[in-house]
Amino acid sequence: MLALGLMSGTSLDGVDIALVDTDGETVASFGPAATVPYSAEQRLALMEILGGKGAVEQVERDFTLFHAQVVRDFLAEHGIDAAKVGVAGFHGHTILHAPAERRTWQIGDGALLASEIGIAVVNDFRSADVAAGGQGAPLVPVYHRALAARLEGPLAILNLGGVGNVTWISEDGSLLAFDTGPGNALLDDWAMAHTGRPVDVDGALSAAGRVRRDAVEAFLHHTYFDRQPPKSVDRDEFHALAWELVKGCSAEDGAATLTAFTAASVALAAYSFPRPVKRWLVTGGGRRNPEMMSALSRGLSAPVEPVEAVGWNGDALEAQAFAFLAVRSLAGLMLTYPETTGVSSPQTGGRRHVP
Ligand SMILES: Nc1ncnc2c1ncn2[C@@H]1O[C@H](COP(=O)(O)OP(=O)(O)OP(=O)(O)O)[C@@H](O)[C@H]1O
Ligand SMILES: CC(=O)N[C@H]1[C@@H]2OC[C@@H](O2)[C@@H](O)[C@@H]1O[C@H](C)C(=O)O
Repeated sequence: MLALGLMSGTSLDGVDIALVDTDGETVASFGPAATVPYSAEQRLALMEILGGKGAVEQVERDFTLFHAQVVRDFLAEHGIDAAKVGVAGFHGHTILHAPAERRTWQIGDGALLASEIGIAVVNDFRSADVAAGGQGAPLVPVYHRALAARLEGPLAILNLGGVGNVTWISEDGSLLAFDTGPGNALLDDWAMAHTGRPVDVDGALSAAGRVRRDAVEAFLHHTYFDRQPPKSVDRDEFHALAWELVKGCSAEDGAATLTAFTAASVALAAYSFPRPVKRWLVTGGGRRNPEMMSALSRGLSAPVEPVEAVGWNGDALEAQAFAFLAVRSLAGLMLTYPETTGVSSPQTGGRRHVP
């Protein structure tokens, strides 16, 4: 089936869209993919409702209509007939994630999107898992496993978006997945405050700074790092501690130290793996930051490469995953497992909306 995936990630950079041909078990082929960036106003509107506060309904409607436009433009640009697309997997945007309280909230009106684009939509991928006692995240591991089927394990696939998450895949395809800690969100917010741009582009700011090693050590005392995986976090979980630790740093030293926080938390994550990996494949925007990639390489004991090394597209991977998960949802296949979200038994998930 031809399936579209739509992802609005925690880094708040925009909507990722991708087309894949899949049966929900394997991927027959990858179609085109794109990222449509948010304007500063859209980013701000989303930031203002993080935590579930403020004008959620209005922002959700605008957000859904923006996704509809993204889909229409994408299909038009690539000459794809909507009637040929079987389903659109619509992640929405996480505005609250508190699995311990059995709450996770992704905004996005599935029924409205389906009627706007004339394609069946699957959304609300995380609720069933959280209701069953799981973390509701990460969800991409089943897609990682499908992609990695022919690669030699054990290997780790690390996604560095706003938050970091890793999928460990053994030689026989068994999984362990969890959020490692911060991805780029701390660095993005620091860069915004000090440079007016929400990204430390190519790690330039970090490259000019010095890492405060004492701060990195203190950062790793956050209680999240004591928890056994599977585990997941909300975007802003580490902000209070991080800001306390880099208080008084120059823009450059702060950026270098925040980059080191992410790399150190990934290195710590490797200690939770059942067996060491042969390689690390990095996806998500963090792989574009050379300072982040060098810090990872220094801290990890296996080679670190972007996923492009094995022919995948690290900008499209999450959107592709939600296309894949939507097809799995329609087919009644499992989306989450005890090893990926800590849920007590494998779970289906997603909610279907017909146009
Ligand atoms: N050239 C670059 N230099 C440095 N950082 C970059 C560059 N390009 C992208 N990034 C980082 O990647 C981030 C976007 O990554 P990505 O799109 O994978 O996140 P996301 O999907 O929104 O998040 P999540 O995976 O947590 O849901 C940006 O916010 C920025 O921090
Ligand atoms: C609750 C939530 O939206 N979590 C995101 C976030 O961004 C990265 C990491 O934290 C991951 O757990 C998840 O996204 C990916 C797509 C996932 O579920 O696999």
